[in-house]
Amino acid sequence: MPYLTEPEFRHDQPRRLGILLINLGTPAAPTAAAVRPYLKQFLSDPRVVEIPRLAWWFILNGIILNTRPKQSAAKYASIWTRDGSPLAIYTRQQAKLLQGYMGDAGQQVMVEWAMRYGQPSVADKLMALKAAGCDRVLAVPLYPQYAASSSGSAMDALADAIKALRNPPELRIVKQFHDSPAYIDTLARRVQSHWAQQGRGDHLVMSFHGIPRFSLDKGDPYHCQCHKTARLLAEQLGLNKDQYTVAFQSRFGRTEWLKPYTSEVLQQLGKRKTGKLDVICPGFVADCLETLEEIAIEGKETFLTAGGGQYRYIAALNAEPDWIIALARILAPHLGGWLEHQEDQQATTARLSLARALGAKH
Ligand SMILES: C=CC1=C(C)c2cc3[nH]c(cc4nc(cc5[nH]c(cc1n2)c(C)c5CCC(=O)O)C(CCC(=O)O)=C4C)c(C)c3C=C
Ligand SMILES: [Fe+2]
Ligand SMILES: [Fe+2]
Repeated sequence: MPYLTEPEFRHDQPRRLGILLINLGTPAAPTAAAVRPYLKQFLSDPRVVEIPRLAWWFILNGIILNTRPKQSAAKYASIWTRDGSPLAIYTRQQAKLLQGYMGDAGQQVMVEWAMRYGQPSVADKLMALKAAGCDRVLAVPLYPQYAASSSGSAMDALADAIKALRNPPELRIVKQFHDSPAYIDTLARRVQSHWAQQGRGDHLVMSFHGIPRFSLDKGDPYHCQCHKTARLLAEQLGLNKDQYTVAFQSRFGRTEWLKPYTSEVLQQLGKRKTGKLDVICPGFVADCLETLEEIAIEGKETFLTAGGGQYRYIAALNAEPDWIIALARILAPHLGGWLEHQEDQQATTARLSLARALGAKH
């Protein structure tokens, strides 16, 4: 592989620490023309679709890319905002707020964001961090639960970006935070404040993005991690097993995916005449197509049509300040030893304020 022309670390430049938030990616516009290349890149990733390459090439290019872009674009259009795709907006805001939260230490730390598919790419942002003098980078795939198809694929993108550099920064990756107390606390506070405003619901559905069932059989920890997040959240909320249901959404293709399927659970709860139903998606830290369209819009219709009472989707953590503080607490343990690099006086002050910021309690 040819080496890219890369900016070199300069002696007159302060050494900084980079934090790179990575999310999945989203099309540039809610049109079939923009959705097509996005889906092509996404669905060509062997981490995402694990069937023999040649057969898949024909299915993808012959069928899927001729039908799905138009259908998906219509769904994207229903959630698109004046500022663009919600997933990109929230991810950008999260990076900006985390940078702001660093305060004085911000001069030593640079927070950036990237997308696994589409723009801005992981390779471009890793290069930007290097150009800014970051000789250490902590990468954070923004998926609480590790799945090979999401976090594993973000790791691939980082590895590819490193592969193209002659002198890359040191790299650490936050693999998962599904059971981090900071994460669980923030989710629990979100449900409690929803209850405080709208009254306690009769049942809580925790809906996670699905993956093919065979991934679980092959050892993917995702399913177990989703159940652990759900159990910890339920414990924190004081819910017993009859008061909540874990379900999996966004099934793709004809193979079996993790069960129970969210749509079937919502239908059953509707048929059972559930009064107030709360729905949360603890596998997404930012609202996106899968939460806003599939859960908040389609899910509501499924539940109400089946006979349910009130349907209340609880928004993702998005760019709320308490989530940004929780994120800093999640990252802090991964920086061990790294802040010691800086030797001059100014850097020491920065290190102290960074440590204080990262260790802050809310
Ligand atoms: C939460 C983590 C995610 C996992 C695990 C995941 C696995 C996975 N996804 C697909 C197929 C699609 N997913 C799509 C959208 C989408 N997926 C995630 C997250 C995970 N996916 C997010 C955050 C989003 C939303 C993106 C946005 O722009 O808002 C889509 C695209 C939309 C569509 O056409 O339906 C597809 C396709 C597979 C096959 C898979 C695991 C094998
Ligand atoms: Fe997905
Ligand atoms: Fe979906």
